[in-house]
This record gives sequence, C-alpha cells and structure tokens, in this order.
Amino acid sequence: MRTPIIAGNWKMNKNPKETQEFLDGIKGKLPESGVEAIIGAPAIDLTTLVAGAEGTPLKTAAENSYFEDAGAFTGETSPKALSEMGIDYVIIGHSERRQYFGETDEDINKKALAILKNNLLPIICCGETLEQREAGKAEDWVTGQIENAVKGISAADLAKSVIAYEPIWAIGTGKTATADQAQEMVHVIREKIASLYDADTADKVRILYGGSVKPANVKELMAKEDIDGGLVGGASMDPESFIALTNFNK
Ligand SMILES: O=C(CO)COP(=O)(O)O
Repeated sequence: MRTPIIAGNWKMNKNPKETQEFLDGIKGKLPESGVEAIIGAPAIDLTTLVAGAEGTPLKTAAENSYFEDAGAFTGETSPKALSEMGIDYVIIGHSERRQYFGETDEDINKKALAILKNNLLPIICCGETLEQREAGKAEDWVTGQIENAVKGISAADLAKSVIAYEPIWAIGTGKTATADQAQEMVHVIREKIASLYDADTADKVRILYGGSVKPANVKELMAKEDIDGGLVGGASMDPESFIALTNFNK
C-alpha cells in the first residue's frame, strides 16, 4: 500500500514570518496518519519550517538543490546541508526551473543522485506543454523525462522516491487536467517504471498529480487508482486550504 501524499509547493512565496504564521495556522490540525503532508518552501524559510514541523506530522521539502555537496557555487543550495538541517524531500525538475532557469534532464538526474546520496528523497517533476499534448507527443515526452531523470538510481532508492506529473498547461491556470487525463498519464509513468525496473518498484513508487489541485477537486483525483497524491501550488499557501487538502479522504 502506498501512503498518499499532499505536498505543497509555495514557489517563491512567503518569508520566514509568513511561514511561521502558516505553521501556527495548521498547528494540531493535520491528520496523524493515513497521509503524508509535506510543505516545500523557499530556502530562506526552511529553518523556520523545520523548527515548526518538529514533533508534528508535517514533513519538509526544499524546492531545489545543487548536485555538489559544497564548494565554490555561489547562490546554490547544498543537499548535504539540507539533509543536516532535517529536511525530508527536495523538489527537482519543476517546469518553472526547466523553463526559466534552463535546467536540463541531465542536471535533474545529477540532482536526484546527490539528493539520494544525502539521505533525502527527490520529488521528480515531469510534464508536457499544451503544444506537445495537442501534437500527440505528451506520453513520449514525459516518459523520456522520467527515463533520463532516474538513470543510475537503484530500484530500492526509486521505490522510496516520488514522481510528480504536472502538465504545464494546468499549472496556475485554474485549468485542471481531468481526473481521467491525470490517471492516464500517471499510469503510463508507472508502466515506464515497471519496464525500466520491475513491477515491485513500479508498485511502490508514489506518483503525484500537480496542476490547479484544490480542496474542491482533490477527492476525485485521489480516487484514481494510480494517483497517490497532489503537488499543490496556490491552494497550499493558506492553512485552512492545506488542512482541507490533507483531509481529502474524510
Ligand atoms: O506547479 C504546481 C505545483 O508544483 C502547481 O501549481 P498550482 O497548484 O498553483 O496550479
């Protein structure tokens, strides 16, 4: 059985004070079991986030990290330091990082390996543009992204990792993929993992859907067989909304 995940991705929003206000807002209100609740926050907020998550069911994520542990890489974030400060997950390969910061599949693969080496878990993002979908190329594109991202990752490590399918046309647009469209692609990704690894690994890896997930549509998405959770932008920023998302099964 795969434990469902509700993961927030705040993107470049909230300062440490606002992070603390969010933590105060969710205090004592997250489900104790049955779901893994994760907040991904900007690097400047992570100290506050880790301190606030301690002793609660909340898990923490960075939104990016570099593939070297230390050195002359001005402005980058060390996965080793993230691990040492108590972070649980790192989101990598988000379409915004690919689009605005030129991240390649190769970078994402190196980051995934560095994250796992440091005992953190990657949330590996993938997704197609509207043009690719309309041209019938979405499946090949997304499975290609995944194949490149997981090179050199052992089956045991991949089984613990998380994949997030985020069609670019559904991010921040209010235009959610239908639950059937999301299930279809998430299933294709799981089959790709089965072909690259084996059925057991494919059965264990958790695959999320992201793109305009909100309390009003989370239940329908989560009811789909292969969808193990949501990677949520806008609707993860308000405490009440985040709590509602984590209670999708109530
Ligand atoms: O990019 C996303 C999460 O990583 C999705 O963002 P929205 O939920 O705001 O559409």
